[in-house]
Amino acid sequence: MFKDNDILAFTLAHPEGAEPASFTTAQGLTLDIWDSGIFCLTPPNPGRKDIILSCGVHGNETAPIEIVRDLAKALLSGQLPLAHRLLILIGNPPAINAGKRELEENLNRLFSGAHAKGGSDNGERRRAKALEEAVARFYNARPGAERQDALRLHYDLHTAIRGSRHEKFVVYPFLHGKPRSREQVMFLAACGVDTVLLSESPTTTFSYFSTQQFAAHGFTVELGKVRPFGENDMSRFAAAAQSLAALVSQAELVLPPYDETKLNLYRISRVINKTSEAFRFTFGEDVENFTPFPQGHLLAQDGDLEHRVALAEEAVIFPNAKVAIGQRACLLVTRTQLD
Ligand SMILES: O=C(O)CCC(=O)N[C@@H](CCC(=O)O)C(=O)O
Ligand SMILES: [Zn+2]
Repeated sequence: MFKDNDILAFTLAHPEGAEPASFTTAQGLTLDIWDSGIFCLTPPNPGRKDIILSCGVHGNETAPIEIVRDLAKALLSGQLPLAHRLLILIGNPPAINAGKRELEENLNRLFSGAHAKGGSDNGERRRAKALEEAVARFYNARPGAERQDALRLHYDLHTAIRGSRHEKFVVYPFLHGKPRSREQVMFLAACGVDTVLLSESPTTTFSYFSTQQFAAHGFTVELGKVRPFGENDMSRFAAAAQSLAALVSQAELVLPPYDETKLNLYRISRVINKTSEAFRFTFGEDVENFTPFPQGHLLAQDGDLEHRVALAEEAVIFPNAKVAIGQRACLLVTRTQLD
């Protein structure tokens, strides 16, 4: 295998193309390296879950990368058993090496084929295609009959640029009317996530791709705030790390019954896109995610276009005036219940 079972060090040493290779551990776990940062782990008798854990889709979101690295170390060293097939994806290795969110384009806006539309070819576009292919290869690897019974999961782990009134939250992609999974919400609660944003429209994010194309339970999981390597307080991620370890190592998890009183549920009421270089928010960089504003409040100015709160109250998520023109600059959310 490789030094210290460290998939991150290996990935960052081979950021753009690793030779496919296969190893088997003393415990009989097979590790297949499909490409740089793409690791498929298969136990001798896989359970019913096909689990994808992705991290580093944004290169400066380091805490999830460390969580996944440590989980892989525990599995490959035999310290933790693996009960299910597991695909680990370290999203954007060149951006991680550069300590940047992205090099040329936001990788998390290039899925569901967006990598092939408009724009010129670049590393992020090639990577989105490679990640899509890895997801398809992983989920389609089970034989037909078995495939129907498999439970497909994809947790795309991130950290947010701004502070947040709810530190840990998920974006639950649009399911086109299919019911949301209360069991999944309770698993996420075990990870320390008490806040769920229900998306109500298609997007080009990684979690929407797996949800839409492969009927996976997929989520963008925001675990805290962006910090450089070495500056994360890993105690803040302990519940998430432990719950993910339990998920991959136990045949079935015992979760508490669904309890909405312990959750903050929001629906995404509006997506604000940046249409010009004149785009400005009316509030400062210290305004946290989930800060609410009253009806009529002017949130942003985009040239002649004004963005005001339309509902009685809406809160801002991921406000970022520095995104490229045409990209999402902010989400607005409002309280809701699970449908
Ligand atoms: O803090 C921010 O501004 C961005 C944090 C982040 O990377 N969030 C994801 C959310 C993806 C989704 O909507 O499912 C992103 O913007 O890609
Ligand atoms: Zn991110």
